[in-house]
Formats: sequence, C-alpha cells, structure tokens
Amino acid sequence: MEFTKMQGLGNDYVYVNCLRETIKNPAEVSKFVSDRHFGIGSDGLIMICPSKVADFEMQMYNADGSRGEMCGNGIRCVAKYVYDYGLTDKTSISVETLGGIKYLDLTVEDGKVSLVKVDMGSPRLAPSQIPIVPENPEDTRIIDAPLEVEGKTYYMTGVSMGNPHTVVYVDDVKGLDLLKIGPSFENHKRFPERINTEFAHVLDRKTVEMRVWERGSGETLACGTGACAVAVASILNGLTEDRVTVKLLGGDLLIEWDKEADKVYMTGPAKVVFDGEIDLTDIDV
Ligand SMILES: N[C@H](CCC[C@H](N)C(=O)O)C(=O)O
Repeated sequence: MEFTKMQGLGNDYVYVNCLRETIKNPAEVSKFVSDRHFGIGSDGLIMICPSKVADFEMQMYNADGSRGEMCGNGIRCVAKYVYDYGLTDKTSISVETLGGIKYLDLTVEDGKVSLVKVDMGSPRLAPSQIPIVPENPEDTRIIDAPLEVEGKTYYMTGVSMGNPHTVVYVDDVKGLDLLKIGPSFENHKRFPERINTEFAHVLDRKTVEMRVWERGSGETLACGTGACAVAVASILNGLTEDRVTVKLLGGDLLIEWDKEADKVYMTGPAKVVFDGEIDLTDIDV
C-alpha cells in the first residue's frame, strides 16, 4: 500500500489515497501503521476517499483503531494532499466527515499548499450532543462544572466539534503528568464515548496555551478540534476575545468563533514528511 506521512503542527498521520487504494480493515491497519517501533509511527490513519456529497471524504482512525468523527490537523493535511498531488486544482474545497461537511480555503505558494483555513462549523454544547453525562438532567450546558479525577476536583467545559472534548484550566500546563491523569479523563464514566481532554492556561485575552490527551491516541503535539474547543470554552467562560491564538506543543493555531454566524474558523499549516510503501498482507485481512 502506498502512503504519505503528513503532519499538522506535529500531529502526524499516515494518509492513504483511497481513490486508488482499498483498505479492508482500517481499524487494524491504523493500529499497525501507528506503532512507532513495529509500524510507520503516527497518531493514526487518515483515508482520503471519494464522496457523493462533497469533493472528498475524510475517514480518520486513532492509533488505537477507534474512529474519530473529525480531525482538525488531519483535514488541513487532506486539503494539502488533494491539491499538491493533483486530485484537484480548486483552492476552495469541501470534505465530508462524520462531523459534517467541512469547507476549506487553501493558500498556495510556489504551487503547493502552505496554509489552510477551515470552517469547522458550529460548536455543540448540549450535554447529549457532546456527549457528557450532566450532574443534573436539566443542565443544558457543561460550563465550569466540577469533575473529580484521581481524587482532585477539576472544573470542565464541554464542547463538541463533531468529536467530544472537555476543557479544564490549569495554572501550569508544562508541569502536568498527562501519562498519569490523561487515561483517567479519557475513560471517565461521565464520558459515554470517551473524550479528548484539553488542559489550558490563559496567557492573555488573545492567547491560550494548551496540552491535550486525545481519545484513542494519548498525548499529541497538537489537536485542531481541541484547539477549537479551547477557544470556544475560553470565550464562553469570558476569558478571551472571539479570536484566539492557541499555543500547542507543536505550534500555534489561529481560532475564531464568529458568534453571529455561529461558525468556528481554524487556520494553520500542513506539511508532507515523506511518501512510502508498506506491505499490509498480514494486517489488512
Ligand atoms: N482523537 C480524536 C480525533 C483526532 C483529533 C485531533 N488530532 C485533531 O487534530 O482534531 C477523537 O477521537 O475524537
């Protein structure tokens, strides 16, 4: 199978052009290719597929083989792939995802995509839409709500960007032991479909730094949907303006929540690392 390794702010995936390749068992393939010792090494697998309702379809699998509804860093790389590898000459494209159809604007420099702006759609805040089990059945949002993890009480804000996120604010992002607390958040009983957890620290009204423990992949260097969730949560909690630079371990994303249109926009880079070929005879069965 031919593949292209790409990364968005260090959130790296194995991309496969499924207009040409067929993958019978993507969950198993994702687990295999993601292994950083026995496979290629990545945060998961992203399949670029034909679509009846958009220019392309993105199917995204985490490193543990679970399917993600949406992937912000991934969809920017999909846009770069389809333009740079000649599948389209359009600089505005649509991509079908389990989180809805997304619309992207591509910035092209010297014939290749350097930057992508994504309309990430509307954040979903109702507990049932995230999903997060609310403390009280009548709660319509999860904002600054207590959550006990490993004997400590955190205060979380829940946001869905098509996939589930919970945002907690901490004083020292760098000092967090995510290996210790990340899985306890991910698998907490109040998150029926597990969850992506963002640990955020507001630097000023235009800037937030964060780390993320991703559902199905553990800590990643960046999470595009997570950065959107952090921006929405920060705005909802009155901590920042509607346009926020989110600083992740792998770099910065510019996030804007146009409250009038109720659309979140994410702007960031996408890069090719290398092209390769791998024999999946024993895996893709
Ligand atoms: N782990 C996520 C999918 C990848 C999201 C992230 N890598 C991004 O850039 O948005 C989930 O299971 O919902």
